[in-house]
Amino acid sequence: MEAITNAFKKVKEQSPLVQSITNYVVMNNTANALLSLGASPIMAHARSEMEDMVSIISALVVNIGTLDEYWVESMLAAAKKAKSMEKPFVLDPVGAGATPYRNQTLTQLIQIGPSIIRGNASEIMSLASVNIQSKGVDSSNTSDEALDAGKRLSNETGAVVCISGEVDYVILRDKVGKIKNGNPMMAKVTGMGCTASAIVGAFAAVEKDLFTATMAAMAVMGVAGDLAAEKAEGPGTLQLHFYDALYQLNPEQLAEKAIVEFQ
Ligand SMILES: Nc1ncnc2c1ncn2[C@@H]1O[C@H](COP(=O)(O)OP(=O)(O)OP(=O)(O)O)[C@@H](O)[C@H]1O
Ligand SMILES: Cc1ncsc1CCO
Ligand SMILES: [Mg+2]
Repeated sequence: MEAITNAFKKVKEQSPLVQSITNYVVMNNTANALLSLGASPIMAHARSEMEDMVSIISALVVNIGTLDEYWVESMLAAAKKAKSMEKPFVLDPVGAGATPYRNQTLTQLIQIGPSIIRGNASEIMSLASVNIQSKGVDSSNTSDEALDAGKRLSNETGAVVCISGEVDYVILRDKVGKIKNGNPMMAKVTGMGCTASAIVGAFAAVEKDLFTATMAAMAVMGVAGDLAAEKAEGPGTLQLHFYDALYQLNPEQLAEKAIVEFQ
């Protein structure tokens, strides 16, 4: 828990610049969440500026939610540059398994070597080649069902794998952490998962131990979700209260409220 709160303090102190190549649906939510956390967002996807942009950021988050051929070129270029500069590269495999184009793109991105992969259970199962019935961007599986797939994916890629859902799992090879915070209403706000991936990027920017960084990011997400749900009347106000909770959260409150276990 001390490692988690230390990582949280470092995000606040350093305010890392996080680049997201993300989808049209969530750009605004994601940028606001990073600001509320105390990090600094930049959304950028022009092919001509990818190498220059990656040179000045502290972490890259690639989210394939509304991918197209032009964007994919930029995603691949940015990911390669981040790897060459040893900067954290977080992959959010939105809609993995929904179409062959998404799967081909994800294969290319995974070959470059993401540092962290954060997805919902169905997405992680699809990446680990479990034959699932994909329902687009929403999960049709539980995190528990995806745990073995997550371990396999981490072993195959060397990446930290995070499976989000009712329970969040963070996996690095055989090491498994579990976060039990959060509220079911979070799945009724579009892009909460994309926000989680961006926050993972902010933590990876300041914390070299990427397992700890991912645990801390998901604990912050979950605790902010819990606090927001206490005040919300539905998904609309949940989203607003979520930003406020992120903004107001302090390390002591995080330590008190986070429900973290190791398997
Ligand atoms: N039933 C639940 N109980 C508690 N927390 C939840 C629940 N469902 C989702 N969450 C939390 O919501 C956040 C987003 O996770 P989710 O698995 O819904 O992502 P996602 O499916 O990728 O979302 P999106 O594609 O809309 O961005 C995580 O922090 C997760 O812990
Ligand atoms: C709804 C939706 N469609 C493509 S990306 C996205 C945001 C949640 O993943
Ligand atoms: Mg998602």
